[in-house]
Formats: sequence, structure tokens, C-alpha cells
Amino acid sequence: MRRTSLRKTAAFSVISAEDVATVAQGCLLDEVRTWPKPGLVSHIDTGSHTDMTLAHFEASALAITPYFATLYRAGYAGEKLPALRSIGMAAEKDMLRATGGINTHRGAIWALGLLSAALGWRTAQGLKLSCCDVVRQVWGAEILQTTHDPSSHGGLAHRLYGAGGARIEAGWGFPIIRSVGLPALHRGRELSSGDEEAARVQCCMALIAELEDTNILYRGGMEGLSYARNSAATFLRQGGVGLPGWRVVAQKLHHAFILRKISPGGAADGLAVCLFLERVEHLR
Ligand SMILES: CC(C)(COP(=O)(O)OP(=O)(O)OC[C@H]1O[C@@H](n2cnc3c(N)ncnc32)[C@H](O[C@H]2O[C@H](COP(=O)(O)OP(=O)(O)OP(=O)(O)O)[C@@H](O)[C@H]2O)[C@@H]1O)[C@@H](O)C(=O)NCCC(=O)NCCS
Ligand SMILES: Nc1ncnc2[nH]cnc12
Repeated sequence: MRRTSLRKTAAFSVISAEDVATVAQGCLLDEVRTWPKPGLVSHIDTGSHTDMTLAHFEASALAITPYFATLYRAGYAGEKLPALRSIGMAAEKDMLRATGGINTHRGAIWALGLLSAALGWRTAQGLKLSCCDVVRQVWGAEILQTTHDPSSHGGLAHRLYGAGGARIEAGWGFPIIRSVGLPALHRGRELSSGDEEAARVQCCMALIAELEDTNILYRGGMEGLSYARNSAATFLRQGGVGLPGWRVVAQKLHHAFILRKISPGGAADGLAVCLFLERVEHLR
């Protein structure tokens, strides 16, 4: 396919399918290469996980990259949700093949996949809508109607705790990403005088404090979720990455999550989504 260069319109940039895929890959790699994120895998350690390492995330990110371009093209062609879902499921299969059966990026395929499709849709329509609004307006109703697989971890969290998880966030146009994640990323830069890793930690903590993360619910129940939210909120209240010695505080929290074996996979995906939105919408 012909590669188009970035071209700015009055409100949003036009970005090619290949560029979207490259940006998505960069965001996934930046997410995993952020430390300390409580309970999560990074280049330093494997957090609460005994089955996944940085290498799994890198292999997975490489394997799923082409699907973001495919989803962009599907959005450009005006495809409905079922067509996007079959591409997303093929991406999940390749992820599992690359990781030897480990779920590294299921939530990221979902969110970044829908947003990639939204960028394609918006380019084709020439409309000045944010890609989060495109997801909500074009596919939101269908997304909110999809039923939970009762055997999935998300399905279990929905049945036991009524958690909406990744579907609700996407169906409503990523409200927590927009109202919590992106402002925290910007605030993190201010607090740390532009330290990008610190900004990513601030963003991840803010998302942990707000999201109803089905990974935490699955492993730690409601008690685990309350603990995770409260402790991340305390970190932020105490000054977040603006606090002198914040890395030591964040590292302690990381170890506390590891002791409880909880892992905020939804917040990790949310961090990648915030980076993606900044980069494709040129918010920064
Ligand atoms: C519609 C789906 C989202 C269905 O998924 P599911 O029913 O599982 O729904 P959720 O649990 O809500 O979400 C799936 C993943 O999304 C991440 N997530 C969790 N909470 C939230 C939240 N509140 N908001 C947004 N996103 C959230 C999370 O993904 C991350 O964690 C995974 C790693 O977790 P890990 O701890 O290793 O857990 P497991 O391996 O599962 O178990 P154990 O280790 O504990 O044993 C990793 O994937 C991260 O990305 C949730 O897991 C959707 O997935 C679906 O239908 N997909 C099909 C394809 C499709 O339709 N695509 C559309 C076009 S792209
Ligand atoms: N860095 C990470 N660690 C564990 N689960 C994740 N899901 C997405 N990113 C993750």
C-alpha cells in the first residue's frame, strides 16, 4: 500500500495506516519499559507475574503491529463492529502464538484496535471528531450490546461484581482515559520537569486509582481493587512524581502489589492508550 505522509488539517492530523501501526507499537513498548508500575511487568522485573517477561511483551507487540494498520483500513472502509472483531480476534491469535499462549495485550488490542479503526473512519469521512468520539458514535452502541464471555476473567468480574471493564470504557468513548489518564500524563511532566518515565508512572497511578480493573478483581476481588485504588490515590495525594524520592515510594507500592499478587493490566493498557492518543492527535 502507498505510504502517505502526515498532513495536518485545521483540527486533526491525517495519519496513514502504517504510521498508526508504528505509533501503536511504540506506545506498547514505552508502556512496558516503564518502572516502577505497581505489580506490572517492565524491563526491570516481572512484577506480580510468574509467566510473563519483557520478552513476551516485545514479541507480542511485534506480532500484533500489522493488525492496527488492518483495523485502520477497515475503519476507512466503514466496516461494522463484527468485521473489526474478527480482525481483533486474529490479532489475539497471533499474540498467543508469539507468547506461547500468554495473554499480554488482549486489552490493548481491543482499545488501540478500535482507535486505529476510528482514525481510518475519520480520515475517510474527513470529519473533525476526536477518535474517542468516533468509537463512541460509530460503534459505541454495538460495543455496549456485546455480551460477556462468562468463562473469561472479565466475564467473571462482570458476573461477580458487575464490572463493565474494557467494553464500557470503549463504548462510552474512553471517558477515564480522557478525564484522568491524559491530564495525569501532562501533570506528571510538569511535576518531574519533563521526565517521560515519571510522567508515564503518574499516568499509570492515576488510572489505577480510577479504573475498575478486571484483572485486579479477578485476582484480588473487591478487597484487592479497593486496596489498589486507595494506595495509588495516596501516592498521588502525597505529591506523585513531584515528591522527592518518589521512585522509592512507588517501588514500595510495586512490592506491596507483588505480595498481594495483583496486577493492574487495564491501567497498563490505559497508559498505552494515553500515549497513543497524544501521538496520533498531536495533543503534545
Ligand atoms: C471485549 C473484550 C474486551 C473482552 O474481554 P473480557 O471479557 O476479558 O473483558 P475485560 O476483562 O473487560 O477486558 C479485557 C482486557 O482489558 C483490560 N482491562 C481490564 N480492566 C479494564 C478496564 N476497566 N478498562 C479497560 N481495560 C481493562 C485487561 O487487559 C490487560 O490485562 C491482560 C493481562 O492480564 P493478566 O493479569 O495476565 O491476566 P490473564 O492472563 O487474563 O490471567 P492471569 O494471569 O491472572 O491468570 C492483558 O491482556 C492486558 O491487555 C483485560 O484482560 C475483548 O477482549 C474482545 O472481545 N476481544 C476480541 C477482539 C475484538 O473484538 N476486538 C475489537 C476490535 S480491535
Ligand atoms: N506491563 C504489563 N504488565 C502486566 N500486564 C500488562 N498488560 C498490559 N501491560 C502489562
